[in-house]
Amino acid sequence: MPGTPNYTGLAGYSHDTLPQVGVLLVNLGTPEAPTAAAVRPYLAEFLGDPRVIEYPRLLWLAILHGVILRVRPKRSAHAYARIWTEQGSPLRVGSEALAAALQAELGRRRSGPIRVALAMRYGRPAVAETIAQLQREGVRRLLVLPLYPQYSATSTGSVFDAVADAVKGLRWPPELRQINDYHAEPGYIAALADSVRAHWEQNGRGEKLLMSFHGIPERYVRNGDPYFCQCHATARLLREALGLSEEEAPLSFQSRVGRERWLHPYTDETVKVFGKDGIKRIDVISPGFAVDCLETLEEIAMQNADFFKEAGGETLNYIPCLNAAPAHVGTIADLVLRHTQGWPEFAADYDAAEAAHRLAASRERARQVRDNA
Ligand SMILES: C=CC1=C(C)c2cc3[nH]c(cc4nc(cc5[nH]c(cc1n2)c(C)c5CCC(=O)O)C(CCC(=O)O)=C4C)c(C)c3C=C
Ligand SMILES: [Fe+2]
Ligand SMILES: [Fe+2]
Repeated sequence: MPGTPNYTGLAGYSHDTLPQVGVLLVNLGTPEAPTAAAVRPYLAEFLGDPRVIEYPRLLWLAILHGVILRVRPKRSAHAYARIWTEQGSPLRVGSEALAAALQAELGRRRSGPIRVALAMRYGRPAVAETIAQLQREGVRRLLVLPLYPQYSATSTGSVFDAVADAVKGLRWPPELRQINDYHAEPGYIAALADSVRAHWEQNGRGEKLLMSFHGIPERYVRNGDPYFCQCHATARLLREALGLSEEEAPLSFQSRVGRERWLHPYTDETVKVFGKDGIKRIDVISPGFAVDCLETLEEIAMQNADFFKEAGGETLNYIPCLNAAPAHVGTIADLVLRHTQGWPEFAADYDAAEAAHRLAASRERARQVRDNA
Protein backbone atom coordinates (compact mmCIF):
# COMPACT_ATOMS: atom_id res chain seq x y z
CA MET A 1 0.00 0.00 0.00
CA PRO A 2 1.46 3.39 -0.88
CA GLY A 3 1.84 5.79 1.98
CA THR A 4 4.61 7.92 3.41
CA PRO A 5 7.92 6.89 1.77
CA ASN A 6 10.25 4.86 4.00
CA TYR A 7 13.35 6.50 2.51
CA THR A 8 14.04 10.14 1.74
CA GLY A 9 14.98 11.13 -1.76
CA LEU A 10 15.04 14.09 -4.07
CA ALA A 11 12.08 14.32 -6.38
CA GLY A 12 12.56 15.21 -10.03
CA TYR A 13 15.71 13.26 -10.86
CA SER A 14 17.06 14.24 -14.23
CA HIS A 15 19.89 12.59 -16.17
CA ASP A 16 21.44 15.90 -16.98
CA THR A 17 22.49 16.89 -13.45
CA LEU A 18 26.27 16.99 -13.16
CA PRO A 19 27.33 14.80 -10.24
CA GLN A 20 29.68 16.35 -7.74
CA VAL A 21 32.34 15.08 -5.37
CA GLY A 22 31.89 16.11 -1.75
CA VAL A 23 34.34 16.10 1.14
CA LEU A 24 32.81 15.89 4.58
CA LEU A 25 35.11 17.04 7.36
CA VAL A 26 33.81 15.95 10.76
CA ASN A 27 34.99 17.21 14.11
CA LEU A 28 33.79 16.35 17.60
CA GLY A 29 31.37 19.24 18.20
CA THR A 30 31.18 21.79 20.93
CA PRO A 31 28.48 23.51 23.00
CA GLU A 32 26.56 26.46 21.55
CA ALA A 33 27.50 28.69 24.50
CA PRO A 34 29.79 28.51 27.56
CA THR A 35 26.86 27.99 29.92
CA ALA A 36 25.67 24.97 31.90
CA ALA A 37 22.34 25.07 30.00
CA ALA A 38 24.15 24.78 26.66
CA VAL A 39 26.79 22.30 27.83
CA ARG A 40 24.22 19.84 29.26
CA PRO A 41 22.60 18.71 25.95
CA TYR A 42 26.05 18.55 24.33
CA LEU A 43 27.43 16.31 27.07
CA ALA A 44 24.22 14.23 27.11
CA GLU A 45 24.69 13.41 23.43
CA PHE A 46 28.48 12.93 23.66
CA LEU A 47 28.56 10.81 26.82
CA GLY A 48 25.40 8.96 25.75
CA ASP A 49 27.27 7.60 22.71
CA PRO A 50 27.95 3.88 23.32
CA ARG A 51 31.21 4.21 21.36
CA VAL A 52 32.49 6.71 23.93
CA ILE A 53 31.33 5.00 27.11
CA GLU A 54 31.37 1.23 26.71
CA TYR A 55 29.56 0.26 29.83
CA PRO A 56 26.33 -1.70 30.54
CA ARG A 57 23.85 0.58 28.84
CA LEU A 58 21.05 1.02 31.36
CA LEU A 59 23.40 1.33 34.30
CA TRP A 60 25.43 3.99 32.46
CA LEU A 61 22.36 5.99 31.39
CA ALA A 62 21.20 6.00 35.02
CA ILE A 63 24.60 7.30 36.20
CA LEU A 64 24.83 9.81 33.33
CA HIS A 65 21.41 11.33 33.86
CA GLY A 66 21.25 10.82 37.62
CA VAL A 67 24.69 12.11 38.58
CA ILE A 68 27.01 13.33 35.82
CA LEU A 69 24.64 15.65 33.96
CA ARG A 70 23.75 17.30 37.26
CA VAL A 71 27.35 18.15 38.13
CA ARG A 72 29.61 18.27 35.09
CA PRO A 73 27.86 20.87 32.87
CA LYS A 74 28.51 23.62 35.38
CA ARG A 75 32.16 22.69 35.77
CA SER A 76 32.69 22.30 32.01
CA ALA A 77 30.89 25.60 31.29
CA HIS A 78 33.33 27.33 33.60
CA ALA A 79 36.25 25.86 31.64
CA TYR A 80 34.65 26.79 28.29
CA ALA A 81 34.15 30.39 29.50
CA ARG A 82 37.93 30.70 29.90
CA ILE A 83 38.58 30.03 26.19
CA TRP A 84 35.42 31.33 24.50
CA THR A 85 36.03 33.96 21.80
CA GLU A 86 33.87 36.66 20.26
CA GLN A 87 33.31 34.37 17.28
CA GLY A 88 32.35 31.44 19.52
CA SER A 89 33.96 28.17 20.55
CA PRO A 90 37.55 27.80 19.30
CA LEU A 91 36.83 24.27 18.06
CA ARG A 92 34.02 25.57 15.83
CA VAL A 93 35.89 28.68 14.67
CA GLY A 94 39.06 26.68 13.89
CA SER A 95 37.19 23.86 12.11
CA GLU A 96 35.24 26.32 9.95
CA ALA A 97 38.44 28.17 9.00
CA LEU A 98 40.10 24.87 8.07
CA ALA A 99 37.12 23.81 5.92
CA ALA A 100 37.04 27.16 4.09
CA ALA A 101 40.79 27.03 3.46
CA LEU A 102 40.52 23.44 2.19
CA GLN A 103 37.72 24.42 -0.21
CA ALA A 104 39.92 27.20 -1.63
CA GLU A 105 43.01 24.96 -1.86
CA LEU A 106 41.14 22.16 -3.66
CA GLY A 107 39.67 24.72 -6.05
CA ARG A 108 43.19 25.82 -6.90
CA ARG A 109 44.49 22.28 -7.37
CA ARG A 110 41.57 20.63 -9.23
CA SER A 111 39.20 21.83 -11.92
CA GLY A 112 36.48 19.24 -11.16
CA PRO A 113 33.47 20.20 -9.07
CA ILE A 114 34.12 19.61 -5.41
CA ARG A 115 32.23 20.74 -2.36
CA VAL A 116 33.78 20.80 1.12
CA ALA A 117 31.39 20.71 4.08
CA LEU A 118 31.93 20.56 7.83
CA ALA A 119 29.78 18.60 10.27
CA MET A 120 29.99 17.97 13.99
CA ARG A 121 29.61 14.51 15.51
CA TYR A 122 27.71 15.99 18.47
CA GLY A 123 25.55 19.09 18.20
CA ARG A 124 25.24 21.05 14.99
CA PRO A 125 25.58 21.00 12.06
CA ALA A 126 24.83 17.28 12.46
CA VAL A 127 26.30 14.67 10.11
CA ALA A 128 22.86 13.64 8.75
CA GLU A 129 21.68 17.17 8.01
CA THR A 130 24.99 18.00 6.31
CA ILE A 131 24.87 14.89 4.10
CA ALA A 132 21.26 15.72 3.17
CA GLN A 133 22.33 19.24 2.20
CA LEU A 134 25.24 17.90 0.11
CA GLN A 135 22.80 15.62 -1.72
CA ARG A 136 20.58 18.57 -2.53
CA GLU A 137 23.65 20.26 -4.02
CA GLY A 138 24.24 17.29 -6.31
CA VAL A 139 26.98 15.42 -4.40
CA ARG A 140 26.89 11.78 -5.55
CA ARG A 141 30.31 10.71 -4.27
CA LEU A 142 31.37 11.54 -0.75
CA LEU A 143 34.71 11.31 1.01
CA VAL A 144 34.42 11.38 4.81
CA LEU A 145 37.42 12.76 6.66
CA PRO A 146 37.15 12.81 10.46
CA LEU A 147 39.49 15.47 11.85
CA TYR A 148 41.27 12.95 14.08
CA PRO A 149 44.82 12.11 12.96
CA GLN A 150 44.85 8.87 15.02
CA TYR A 151 42.02 6.35 14.73
CA SER A 152 40.03 5.50 17.83
CA ALA A 153 36.71 3.70 17.95
CA THR A 154 35.60 6.43 20.38
CA SER A 155 36.25 9.27 17.92
CA THR A 156 36.66 8.16 14.27
CA GLY A 157 34.58 4.99 14.75
CA SER A 158 31.75 7.05 16.13
CA VAL A 159 31.85 9.40 13.12
CA PHE A 160 31.54 6.36 10.84
CA ASP A 161 28.48 5.25 12.87
CA ALA A 162 26.86 8.65 12.32
CA VAL A 163 27.56 8.49 8.56
CA ALA A 164 26.15 4.95 8.35
CA ASP A 165 23.01 6.03 10.23
CA ALA A 166 22.61 9.05 7.96
CA VAL A 167 22.84 7.14 4.67
CA LYS A 168 20.67 4.27 5.93
CA GLY A 169 17.58 6.46 5.52
CA LEU A 170 18.41 7.71 2.02
CA ARG A 171 16.70 6.38 -1.10
CA TRP A 172 19.89 6.84 -3.15
CA PRO A 173 22.93 6.99 -0.86
CA PRO A 174 26.07 8.63 -2.24
CA GLU A 175 29.09 6.55 -3.15
CA LEU A 176 31.15 6.59 0.05
CA ARG A 177 34.82 6.55 1.00
CA GLN A 178 36.14 7.10 4.51
CA ILE A 179 39.59 7.98 5.79
CA ASN A 180 40.48 6.00 8.90
CA ASP A 181 43.42 8.06 10.07
CA TYR A 182 46.42 10.04 8.92
CA HIS A 183 48.70 9.52 11.91
CA ALA A 184 51.82 8.82 9.85
CA GLU A 185 51.11 11.07 6.85
CA PRO A 186 54.52 12.57 5.92
CA GLY A 187 53.05 16.03 5.20
CA TYR A 188 51.29 16.03 8.55
CA ILE A 189 54.45 15.08 10.45
CA ALA A 190 56.47 17.68 8.51
CA ALA A 191 53.87 20.38 9.27
CA LEU A 192 54.02 19.52 12.99
CA ALA A 193 57.83 19.56 12.98
CA ASP A 194 57.88 22.93 11.20
CA SER A 195 55.45 24.35 13.74
CA VAL A 196 57.74 23.23 16.58
CA ARG A 197 60.80 24.77 14.93
CA ALA A 198 58.94 28.03 14.27
CA HIS A 199 57.84 28.07 17.90
CA TRP A 200 61.40 27.52 19.12
CA GLU A 201 62.65 30.35 16.90
CA GLN A 202 60.07 32.76 18.27
CA ASN A 203 59.98 31.77 21.92
CA GLY A 204 63.18 29.89 22.63
CA ARG A 205 63.35 26.22 23.46
CA GLY A 206 62.17 24.32 26.53
CA GLU A 207 64.11 21.53 28.24
CA LYS A 208 61.47 19.02 27.12
CA LEU A 209 58.99 18.74 24.28
CA LEU A 210 55.99 16.93 25.73
CA MET A 211 53.61 15.42 23.17
CA SER A 212 50.22 15.18 24.85
CA PHE A 213 47.41 13.12 23.25
CA HIS A 214 43.79 12.82 24.39
CA GLY A 215 43.48 9.62 26.44
CA ILE A 216 40.99 6.78 26.28
CA PRO A 217 40.34 3.94 28.75
CA GLU A 218 43.14 1.36 28.60
CA ARG A 219 40.48 -1.38 28.37
CA TYR A 220 39.50 -0.16 24.87
CA VAL A 221 43.08 -0.67 23.65
CA ARG A 222 43.18 -4.15 25.20
CA ASN A 223 40.00 -4.87 23.24
CA GLY A 224 41.58 -3.91 19.92
CA ASP A 225 41.54 -0.13 19.53
CA PRO A 226 44.73 0.87 17.58
CA TYR A 227 44.77 4.37 19.09
CA PHE A 228 47.64 3.83 21.53
CA CYS A 229 49.92 2.45 18.79
CA GLN A 230 49.04 5.23 16.37
CA CYS A 231 49.80 7.92 18.99
CA HIS A 232 53.17 6.28 19.62
CA ALA A 233 53.86 6.15 15.88
CA THR A 234 53.03 9.86 15.42
CA ALA A 235 55.23 10.72 18.41
CA ARG A 236 58.16 8.64 17.12
CA LEU A 237 57.94 10.18 13.63
CA LEU A 238 57.77 13.70 15.04
CA ARG A 239 60.79 12.98 17.26
CA GLU A 240 62.71 11.66 14.26
CA ALA A 241 61.80 14.72 12.20
CA LEU A 242 63.14 16.97 14.97
CA GLY A 243 66.16 14.81 15.85
CA LEU A 244 65.05 14.39 19.46
CA SER A 245 65.39 11.41 21.82
CA GLU A 246 62.55 9.80 23.74
CA GLU A 247 63.81 11.48 26.87
CA GLU A 248 63.83 14.91 25.25
CA ALA A 249 60.38 14.43 23.70
CA PRO A 250 58.19 12.08 25.74
CA LEU A 251 54.55 11.26 25.14
CA SER A 252 51.62 11.50 27.55
CA PHE A 253 47.82 11.22 27.62
CA GLN A 254 45.45 13.90 28.90
CA SER A 255 41.75 14.51 29.59
CA ARG A 256 40.86 11.38 31.53
CA VAL A 257 37.34 11.19 32.90
CA GLY A 258 36.10 8.89 35.68
CA ARG A 259 37.85 6.33 37.84
CA GLU A 260 38.82 3.69 35.31
CA ARG A 261 42.50 3.41 34.35
CA TRP A 262 43.19 5.38 31.12
CA LEU A 263 46.25 5.28 28.86
CA HIS A 264 49.50 6.10 30.64
CA PRO A 265 51.46 8.16 31.45
CA TYR A 266 49.02 10.92 32.37
CA THR A 267 49.88 14.45 31.19
CA ASP A 268 49.10 16.14 34.53
CA GLU A 269 51.28 13.69 36.48
CA THR A 270 54.07 14.06 33.92
CA VAL A 271 54.27 17.86 34.13
CA LYS A 272 54.21 17.66 37.94
CA VAL A 273 57.17 15.26 37.90
CA PHE A 274 59.04 17.62 35.56
CA GLY A 275 58.43 20.50 37.96
CA LYS A 276 59.58 18.48 40.98
CA ASP A 277 62.68 17.31 39.09
CA GLY A 278 63.86 20.90 38.72
CA ILE A 279 62.93 21.35 35.08
CA LYS A 280 62.12 25.01 34.59
CA ARG A 281 60.78 25.27 31.10
CA ILE A 282 58.85 22.88 28.86
CA ASP A 283 57.08 23.00 25.49
CA VAL A 284 53.86 21.05 25.02
CA ILE A 285 52.28 20.09 21.69
CA SER A 286 49.05 18.14 21.09
CA PRO A 287 49.52 16.23 17.81
CA GLY A 288 46.18 14.43 18.20
CA PHE A 289 44.06 17.55 17.71
CA ALA A 290 43.65 19.10 14.27
CA VAL A 291 42.36 22.38 15.69
CA ASP A 292 42.60 24.01 19.08
CA CYS A 293 39.81 23.34 21.54
CA LEU A 294 38.99 23.11 25.22
CA GLU A 295 41.45 20.26 25.72
CA THR A 296 44.41 22.24 24.42
CA LEU A 297 43.65 25.88 25.25
CA GLU A 298 42.25 25.29 28.72
CA GLU A 299 43.53 21.92 29.87
CA ILE A 300 47.11 22.23 28.58
CA ALA A 301 47.81 25.95 28.25
CA MET A 302 46.04 26.89 31.51
CA GLN A 303 45.47 23.93 33.87
CA ASN A 304 48.66 21.99 33.18
CA ALA A 305 50.69 25.20 33.06
CA ASP A 306 49.46 25.83 36.63
CA PHE A 307 50.28 22.25 37.72
CA PHE A 308 53.79 22.65 36.32
CA LYS A 309 54.38 25.93 38.15
CA GLU A 310 52.93 24.65 41.41
CA ALA A 311 55.36 21.74 41.25
CA GLY A 312 58.36 24.07 40.84
CA GLY A 313 58.50 24.71 37.09
CA GLU A 314 58.53 28.20 35.59
CA THR A 315 57.17 28.23 32.04
CA LEU A 316 54.97 25.84 30.10
CA ASN A 317 54.82 27.00 26.49
CA TYR A 318 51.93 25.53 24.57
CA ILE A 319 52.53 25.05 20.83
CA PRO A 320 49.19 25.59 19.03
CA CYS A 321 47.51 23.04 16.78
CA LEU A 322 48.02 23.38 13.03
CA ASN A 323 44.51 24.85 12.65
CA ALA A 324 44.17 26.55 9.23
CA ALA A 325 47.93 26.93 8.65
CA PRO A 326 48.82 26.52 4.93
CA ALA A 327 50.98 23.43 5.61
CA HIS A 328 48.04 21.76 7.37
CA VAL A 329 45.57 22.67 4.62
CA GLY A 330 48.08 21.41 2.05
CA THR A 331 48.50 18.03 3.71
CA ILE A 332 44.73 17.56 4.12
CA ALA A 333 44.28 18.49 0.45
CA ASP A 334 46.92 15.85 -0.44
CA LEU A 335 44.91 13.26 1.51
CA VAL A 336 41.70 14.25 -0.24
CA LEU A 337 43.27 14.10 -3.69
CA ARG A 338 44.79 10.69 -3.00
CA HIS A 339 41.59 9.21 -1.58
CA THR A 340 39.34 10.53 -4.36
CA GLN A 341 41.49 8.99 -7.10
CA GLY A 342 39.48 7.07 -9.65
CA TRP A 343 36.33 9.07 -9.11
CA PRO A 344 35.56 10.36 -12.61
CA GLU A 345 34.61 13.90 -11.66
CA PHE A 346 37.76 14.23 -9.67
CA ALA A 347 40.29 12.53 -11.92
CA ALA A 348 43.37 14.47 -12.98
CA ASP A 349 42.12 14.72 -16.57
CA TYR A 350 38.55 15.75 -15.69
CA ASP A 351 37.46 18.70 -17.77
CA ALA A 352 34.49 20.52 -16.28
CA ALA A 353 33.87 22.57 -19.46
CA GLU A 354 33.87 19.42 -21.59
CA ALA A 355 31.45 17.71 -19.17
CA ALA A 356 29.10 20.69 -19.27
CA HIS A 357 29.26 20.68 -23.07
CA ARG A 358 28.39 16.96 -23.27
CA LEU A 359 25.60 17.50 -20.81
CA ALA A 360 24.09 20.30 -22.90
CA ALA A 361 24.29 18.09 -25.99
CA SER A 362 22.53 15.22 -24.25
CA ARG A 363 19.85 17.58 -22.99
CA GLU A 364 19.31 18.81 -26.54
CA ARG A 365 19.00 15.22 -27.85
CA ALA A 366 16.45 14.44 -25.14
CA ARG A 367 14.42 17.49 -26.19
CA GLN A 368 14.49 16.35 -29.82
CA VAL A 369 13.32 12.84 -28.87
CA ARG A 370 10.47 14.38 -26.88
CA ASP A 371 9.50 16.77 -29.67
CA ASN A 372 9.49 13.96 -32.26
CA ALA A 373 7.35 11.67 -30.13
C1 LIG B 1 34.62 10.13 28.87
C2 LIG B 1 35.07 9.64 27.75
C3 LIG B 1 35.78 10.32 26.69
C4 LIG B 1 36.50 9.68 25.68
C5 LIG B 1 36.70 8.19 25.53
C6 LIG B 1 37.03 10.70 24.82
C7 LIG B 1 37.80 10.46 23.69
C8 LIG B 1 38.25 11.45 22.80
N1 LIG B 1 37.93 12.79 22.79
C9 LIG B 1 38.58 13.43 21.77
C10 LIG B 1 38.55 14.79 21.44
C11 LIG B 1 37.98 15.80 22.22
N2 LIG B 1 37.38 15.65 23.44
C12 LIG B 1 36.93 16.86 23.88
C13 LIG B 1 36.24 17.12 25.06
C14 LIG B 1 35.75 16.14 25.91
N3 LIG B 1 36.08 14.81 25.96
C15 LIG B 1 35.33 14.16 26.91
C16 LIG B 1 35.30 12.79 27.21
C17 LIG B 1 35.89 11.76 26.43
N4 LIG B 1 36.64 11.91 25.31
C18 LIG B 1 34.51 15.16 27.54
C19 LIG B 1 33.53 14.91 28.67
C20 LIG B 1 34.76 16.38 26.91
C21 LIG B 1 34.01 17.70 27.13
C22 LIG B 1 34.60 18.65 27.99
C23 LIG B 1 34.55 18.25 29.41
O1 LIG B 1 33.48 18.26 30.00
O2 LIG B 1 35.63 17.94 29.93
C24 LIG B 1 37.29 17.87 22.90
C25 LIG B 1 37.07 19.38 23.01
C26 LIG B 1 35.67 19.82 22.70
C27 LIG B 1 35.51 21.31 22.63
O3 LIG B 1 34.37 21.77 22.64
O4 LIG B 1 36.48 22.07 22.57
C28 LIG B 1 37.93 17.19 21.86
C29 LIG B 1 38.44 17.79 20.58
C30 LIG B 1 39.33 12.43 21.08
C31 LIG B 1 40.22 12.70 19.88
C32 LIG B 1 39.12 11.21 21.71
C33 LIG B 1 39.68 9.87 21.43
C34 LIG B 1 40.83 9.63 20.92
FE1 LIG C 1 37.28 13.83 24.55
FE1 LIG D 1 39.50 18.05 29.38
